[in-house]
This record gives sequence, C-alpha cells and structure tokens, in this order.
Amino acid sequence: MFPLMVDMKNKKCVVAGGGSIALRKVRALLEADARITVISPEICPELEELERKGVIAAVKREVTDVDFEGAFFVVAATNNPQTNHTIASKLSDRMLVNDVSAIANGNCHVPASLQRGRLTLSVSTMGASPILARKIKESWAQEYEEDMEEYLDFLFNAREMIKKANLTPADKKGLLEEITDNKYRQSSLLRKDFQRIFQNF
Ligand SMILES: C[C@@]1(CC(=O)O)c2cc3[nH]c(cc4nc(cc5[nH]c(cc(n2)[C@H]1CCC(=O)O)[C@@](C)(CC(=O)O)[C@@H]5CCC(=O)O)C(CC(=O)O)=C4CCC(=O)O)c(CCC(=O)O)c3CC(=O)O
Ligand SMILES: NC(=O)C1=CN([C@@H]2O[C@H](COP(=O)(O)OP(=O)(O)OC[C@H]3O[C@@H](n4cnc5c(N)ncnc54)[C@H](O)[C@@H]3O)[C@@H](O)[C@H]2O)C=CC1
Repeated sequence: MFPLMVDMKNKKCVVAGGGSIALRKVRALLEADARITVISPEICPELEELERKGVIAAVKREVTDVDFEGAFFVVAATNNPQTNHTIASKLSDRMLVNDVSAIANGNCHVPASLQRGRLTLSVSTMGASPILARKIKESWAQEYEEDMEEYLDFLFNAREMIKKANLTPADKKGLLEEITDNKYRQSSLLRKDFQRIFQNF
C-alpha cells in the first residue's frame, strides 16, 4: 500500500449502495468536492436530502456495469459482500475501487482522517481495527486543535516568502526550520512579527 493524497475535485465518483456506510463515504467525498452519483434501490433520507439539494445525483435501482463507465473512483458499499466483490474484481485494474466489506478486494481503502486547514492527519490499520484508527484520530484531535489552521496558513505564506528571498540555500533552510518552532504555533504576535520583518527584507 502506498499512502497518497488524491485530488478528487470534480472527479466522477460512483457509490453503489445507499445506506449509512455509503453516506459516510459520500460526506467525506463531498469535503473533497467530488462529483458523486449514488446508485441503490433504497436510499437513506440523508442521501435523499443531498440529492434534493442538488449536491449529489442519485439513481434508485441496482447498479449495472455501465454505471461505472468513466468513473475515477468507485465505492462498493452495498450490504451484499458478493455484489461488492463482483464490482471490485471487475474494476480494480482500471480505476480506484474501495470495497467497504473486504479490504483485499479493492485497490484502496479509506483511512481515519483529521483535517485542520492545510494539515491532514490520516491513519490506517490495514483493516486490522478501524476502531483503533478512529481512536488515534481522536487523540490527534486533542493535540492538534482548530488553531492549527491559522498556523498552517502562516507556515505556507512564510515558506513562500522564504523561497523567493535573496538568501543562501543554507539560510533558507535555517528559516524553514525556525518557523516550525512551537513558539510560532503558540503566538500570533510572533507570527505577525516574522511576516512584517520578512516583508521589508
Ligand atoms: C478496510 C476498510 C475499508 C474502507 O471502508 O475503506 C474498512 C472495512 C471494514 N470496516 C468494518 C467495520 C467498522 N468500520 C468502522 C469505522 C471506520 N472504518 C473505516 C475504514 C475502513 N473500514 C477501512 C480500513 C481502515 C483501517 O483499518 O484503518 C474508517 C477508518 C473510515 C471511514 O469509513 O470513513 C471508519 C472510522 C471513522 C472515523 O474516522 O471516525 C467501525 C466503527 C464505527 O463505525 O465507528 C466498524 C465496526 C467495528 C469493527 O467491525 O471493527 C468492517 C466490518 C463490517 C461488517 O461487520 O460487516 C469492514 C470490512 C472488513 O472487516 O473487512
Ligand atoms: N467500511 C466500513 O467502515 C464499514 C463497512 N461495513 C460494511 O458496509 C456494508 C453496508 O453497510 P450499511 O451502509 O450500514 O448497510 P445498509 O443496509 O444500511 O445499506 C445497504 C445499501 O445497499 C443497497 N444495495 C443492496 N444491493 C444493491 C445493489 N445490487 N446495487 C446497489 N445498491 C444495493 C441497499 O439498497 C442499501 O441502500 C455492510 O454490509 C458491511 O459489510 C459496515 C460497517 C463499517
């Protein structure tokens, strides 16, 4: 397995199944601005609501092979493991496929993830214990609170300025190291000072 961040923006994603697990994957995909179609004979009220709002497309019937044409990512999330397996085995050589009922069938799976602006923390247990993955994520949530968002924006902007500055590579490296010191995470005053000093550089 190879951990990778994938740009899902406007990518065609097909979710087979309309239950609680399909809903969880759809919500995560919406965070990534994916273009989602849910196909399932029964569709839970929350997914129906998303369809009504025009946020996703939904088709009320069993999946067929043509539904997956041109898809970038497929989630096999029906409550029939055999159906999920059939979908995954047909598609996993051609596109990204996540079989929610068996890790070995697809070619990717969804880790537990925590987002703080530009910071993403993800953990997979390779299916050994999704609950442990969730608990690790929850412990990170204590350690990395909402303030990380602003700090990451600072790091991004400061790094852009450092990269463009007329400095030696060694000095740039020193500054890039310096801004990751915890004091900059803790003090917005120090962050502002750093940026002000650098702007006049
Ligand atoms: C392989 C994988 C495929 C995939 O879904 O991509 C997979 C597979 C399976 N999960 C099952 C069960 C549960 N999964 C959860 C929860 C989560 N599952 C997630 C991911 C993954 N689950 C992938 C591996 C990731 C990894 O190992 O790290 C999380 C991290 C992310 C997410 O789903 O978005 C999310 C935490 C959400 C969060 O972040 O808070 C809970 C607990 C709960 O719901 O609270 C239970 C019940 C307890 C239990 O069974 O352990 C079953 C048995 C189904 C059955 O009994 O029929 C299978 C199938 C099998 O066992 O092969
Ligand atoms: N990966 C994960 O995190 C977890 C995975 N699971 C697995 O996910 C499966 C689904 O769980 P839930 O969403 O809770 O089940 P659910 O019973 O709420 O929903 C299943 C959905 O699949 C649809 N469906 C059935 N046959 C279909 C077909 N041929 N084509 C399209 N849609 C079809 C049903 O209409 C229903 O909407 C479980 O059977 C289990 O194996 C369960 C818990 C966690």
